[in-house]
Amino acid sequence: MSAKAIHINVTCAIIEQDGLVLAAQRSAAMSLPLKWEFPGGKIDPGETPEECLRRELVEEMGIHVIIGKSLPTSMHHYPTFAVTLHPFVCSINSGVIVLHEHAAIVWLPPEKLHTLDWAEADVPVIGSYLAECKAGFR
Ligand SMILES: Nc1nc2c([nH]c(=O)n2[C@H]2C[C@H](O)[C@@H](COP(=O)(O)OP(=O)(O)OP(=O)(O)O)O2)c(=O)[nH]1
Repeated sequence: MSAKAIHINVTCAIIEQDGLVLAAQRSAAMSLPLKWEFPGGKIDPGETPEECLRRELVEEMGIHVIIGKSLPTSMHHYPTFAVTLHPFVCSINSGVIVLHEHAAIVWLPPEKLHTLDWAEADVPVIGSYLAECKAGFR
């Protein structure tokens, strides 16, 4: 199988709090170094996207989340792999954020999310989220 054939399914959380949204910066040691993303990770075999998201947020940040609405998936081909993102709007149920993997986090109003240097697969996710905000569902 060539590297280009690798296709991963990844969950990600659009975490809302007090009208702001959490963005996380990948570390210099991770793939897509220093790009901004929504926290989450690869779905393990036998895991539902929601189970994956709960596990990843505990592992990466030490928080337990309430998972809300799912947004449309986003597929993107990077040079060496393809990813399908499964986004969910979430809120924090318990825990205090401690970064175990990311370089930084920032809380931004939805309309400022585009100011960061996002992983490319996230750009349509931000678009879907903003459309939903504008439609007044959030
Ligand atoms: N978590 C996350 N990953 C994203 C987003 N956008 C995007 O292109 N990706 C890419 C980056 C990574 O190549 C991949 C997720 O892999 P990862 O390495 O973060 O996942 P993981 O925590 O399960 O990894 P690992 O335990 O196997 O190291 O998806 C996003 O919004 N969130």
